[in-house]
Amino acid sequence: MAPQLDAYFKSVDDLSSNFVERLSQAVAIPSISAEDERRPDVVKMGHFLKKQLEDLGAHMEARELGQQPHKEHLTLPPAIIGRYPAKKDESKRTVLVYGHYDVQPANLSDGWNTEPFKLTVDEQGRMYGRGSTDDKGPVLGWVNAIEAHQKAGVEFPVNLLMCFEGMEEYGSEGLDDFIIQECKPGKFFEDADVCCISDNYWLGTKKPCLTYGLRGCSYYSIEISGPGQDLHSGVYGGTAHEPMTDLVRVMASLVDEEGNILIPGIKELVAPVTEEEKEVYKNIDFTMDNLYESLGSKTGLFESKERTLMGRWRFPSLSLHGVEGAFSAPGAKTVIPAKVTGKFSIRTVPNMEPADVDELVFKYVNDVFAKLKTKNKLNVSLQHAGKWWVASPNHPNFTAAAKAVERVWGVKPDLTREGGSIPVTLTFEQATGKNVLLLPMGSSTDAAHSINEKLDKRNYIEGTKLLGSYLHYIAEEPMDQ
Ligand SMILES: NCC(=O)N[C@@H](Cc1c[nH]cn1)C(=O)O
Ligand SMILES: [Zn+2]
Ligand SMILES: [Zn+2]
Repeated sequence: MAPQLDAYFKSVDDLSSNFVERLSQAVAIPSISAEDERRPDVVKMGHFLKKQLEDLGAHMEARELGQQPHKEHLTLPPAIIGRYPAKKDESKRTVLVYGHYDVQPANLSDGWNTEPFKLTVDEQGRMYGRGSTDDKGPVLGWVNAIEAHQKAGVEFPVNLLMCFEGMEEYGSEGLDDFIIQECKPGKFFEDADVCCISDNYWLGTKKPCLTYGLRGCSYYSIEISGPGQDLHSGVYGGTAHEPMTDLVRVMASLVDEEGNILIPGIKELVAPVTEEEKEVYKNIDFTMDNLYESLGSKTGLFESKERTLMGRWRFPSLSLHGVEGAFSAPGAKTVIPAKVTGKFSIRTVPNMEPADVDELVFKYVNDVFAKLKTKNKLNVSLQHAGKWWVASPNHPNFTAAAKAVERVWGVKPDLTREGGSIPVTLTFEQATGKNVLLLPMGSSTDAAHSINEKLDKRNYIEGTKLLGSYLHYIAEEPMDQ
């Protein structure tokens, strides 16, 4: 395998400026799944990806997923699925890869130093742009790997099945049923031997990792309304129950300043931490400085790395995200908003069942609201939920990936869990019955979901080598599981 990989690596290096250009074209399409008016751009991005792969000879299909639940006027962006080589080679293993081509919202006015939808590369090779690390860079890594094999004249080692979606940042609407259907006998994904997802990050900036766990995410809205329209606070302040005042109290009652979730019963749903498990956190290559570097400040909740890692991977957390309908522009408008909707989410961990979490949340929010004795109206609802996932890293899928990491980066990877959520991971595991590996490309300082999101050029290029060499190692790894 060594000479083939050397030729492949040289090809990746030779094509590196084409790969940056490919990422630049992708970042220029503002495929924001959460903004209704950007839906045509999400669809455009899906077709861009399809065309890139068709140009390399892959068989590609854009599968419609129907209308968006709760927003039936919107058509969901298609699942872009494909197979490379176009005709299955029965003598080779089949690897199913997943990624997403939608991105989080971004505006220059949010505080970006550069235009978010223009890939801007600085002198250190940091490539800034929305979606660069989450998840356009990793998705294009698979495309690049195909191209580099072709240009190097190196035989592609596996059958690659691809599934790319355009709604991941909005709860993967419509995808679960699609995956379940397509994993059935005779369908597109039926013959997957293993699955691989590149959509998370290293713990720090130096050491690669392989990831075997994710937290789930249950996302809620609290709508409070009262007056028939927005009001003048000079005329009506002191005369009416104000929705914003009620909402602030309800939201403040959800979590304390130490990160403790204040909803009774939530803690009891969490699997107890074992003594054996505590050892795992000690051996992870992670420091508090890694945290401070990625936070951009020293505002961590805990002093120790072990407790910090557990806070991210092992325990639930509750975050307050924003308030729709509240006055948020600069200036000093003296308005009483008539209807406000607070948004928060709970990252869930084993053994929290989403339905149990919902029940506790709804009861608590209703109880807190009742105690306010306000005449306003409350409506608390779940926007979307995805379950946590924890798998065994003792599988040939992980062994092959570890060999690829050592070959490309010259170090053994850490085995990590992740605080974020990729709900379809569990769906792929259950629907295929196969092992799922998370193989990250970007690092802890990439600022996914934040301002100034970036992917280091080194991670993109070496990451492309990693994805390609993982396919070579998985092709050869003994596997009877
Ligand atoms: N790179 C994975 C990621 O960012 N996932 C999102 C998924 C999500 C959950 N609810 C809305 N989006 C995450 O926030 O973890
Ligand atoms: Zn992502
Ligand atoms: Zn994301």
